[in-house]
Amino acid sequence: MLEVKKVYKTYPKAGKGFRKERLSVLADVSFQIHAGDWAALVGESGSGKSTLSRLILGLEKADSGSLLLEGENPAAWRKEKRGQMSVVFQDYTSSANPAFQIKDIIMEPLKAFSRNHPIQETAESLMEKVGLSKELAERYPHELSGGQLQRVCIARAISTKPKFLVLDEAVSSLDVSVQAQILDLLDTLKKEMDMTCLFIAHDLQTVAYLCNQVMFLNEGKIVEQIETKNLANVQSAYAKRLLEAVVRFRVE
Ligand SMILES: Nc1ncnc2c1ncn2[C@@H]1O[C@H](COP(=O)(O)OP(=O)(O)OP(=O)(O)O)[C@@H](O)[C@H]1O
Repeated sequence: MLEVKKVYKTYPKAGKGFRKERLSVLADVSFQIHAGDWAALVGESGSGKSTLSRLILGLEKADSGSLLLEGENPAAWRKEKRGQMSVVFQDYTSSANPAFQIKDIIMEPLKAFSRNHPIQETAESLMEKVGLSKELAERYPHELSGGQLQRVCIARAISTKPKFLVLDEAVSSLDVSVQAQILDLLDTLKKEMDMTCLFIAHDLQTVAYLCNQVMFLNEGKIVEQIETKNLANVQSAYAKRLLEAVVRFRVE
């Protein structure tokens, strides 16, 4: 489904000067995600996760290397297969237009793509799918809790029945108990819908629950890629450190 090969990405370093230096953010990043996989990309803040997700979403270009979605560059793939890729971001507040009612936020992508696809789903059926009461349909974003609003963003993301879903720190800013509820919802959707997913997070614990493989990104490099069932056998010092943090947390 997704093949990332030898990707490098730099940004100009801040500051003045004639010969501006560049900051290396991704260096020689390669991995594959197969159709049906739920793959986790785990790394600390600043490791390059969001940069990589922008490249995968086709919002930015790599300096070198290739990113292919079903053999095509991501921007072309998205254009051709409108609605087949969806993303849920960490910041649910700015992801939802404050002037729109919840039902309109959820239906935004379907309306945008309705020239090609007749609309069969309704806001209410999507709300039901993500565990939201239909009484919230005519409310505005500021009238919902963080967990409810992230459910709205998930309903919007799945409305077009995407083939490829990117969850970019999608539960990171929620309370732990709400995180657990959203992970349960994603688990249900995973079983019901035929989707490939890239779940980006800084926290191994949240993604390991849902994903069948984990990639560890450290300082712009994938230091290890392993099936979740083999997590106990990670080899790299970085992955061991993240894993130990989870194990310690469970024991304490
Ligand atoms: N547009 C940009 N211009 C310059 N530098 C950038 C740009 N985007 C990201 N960076 C830098 O690239 C590095 C990686 O940032 P990125 O946001 O990809 O990391 P991250 O792993 O997603 O971190 P976080 O979890 O904190 O969001 C950081 O040092 C950041 O300052």
